[in-house]
Amino acid sequence: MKTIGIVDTTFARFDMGSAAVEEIKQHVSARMIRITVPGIKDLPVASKKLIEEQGCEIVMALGMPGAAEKDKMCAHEASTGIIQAQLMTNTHIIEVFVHEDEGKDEKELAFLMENRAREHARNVVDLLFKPEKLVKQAGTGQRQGFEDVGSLRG
Ligand SMILES: Cc1nc2c(=O)[nH]c(=O)nc-2n(C[C@H](O)[C@H](O)[C@H](O)CO)c1C
Repeated sequence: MKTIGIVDTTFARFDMGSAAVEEIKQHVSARMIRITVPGIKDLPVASKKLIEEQGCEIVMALGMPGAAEKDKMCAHEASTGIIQAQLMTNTHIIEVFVHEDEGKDEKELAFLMENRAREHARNVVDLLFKPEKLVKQAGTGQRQGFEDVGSLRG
């Protein structure tokens, strides 16, 4: 059985980890290992440990950068760490960030956090179990959370 790692944060204002776990369960039977860390800068090492110590074949790293300038800096640092962890382990870590200022109000933010977590969970399922499905979607302007923007070829 394949193993998927899920790491999320207490800083986020929506339980993105649960949404991802629920979505994956609807599509495949996989072992899931879930960890929650305080914030996004803690995601890289938690993801790396899930891969190296718990045998996860792919990891979802979910978090919410805040709206302040220092949070955006934090998000950039966290992203860089996640990329580094992917290269060190040769394993996908799908970063699922929703910036707090992406939603025009709290309702839209919650909608976005749930939908992006769920849509990326489906990407994770496809990457691990049916990568050919993603090849079929190449260049189709997929977006996670809000509406897809579509292909330039119509
Ligand atoms: C400034 C800051 N901003 C965020 C943020 O926007 N989102 C988030 O999830 N976490 C933030 N943190 C916390 C750090 O990511 C980390 O949890 C602490 O520095 C402890 O390692 C910090 C310190």
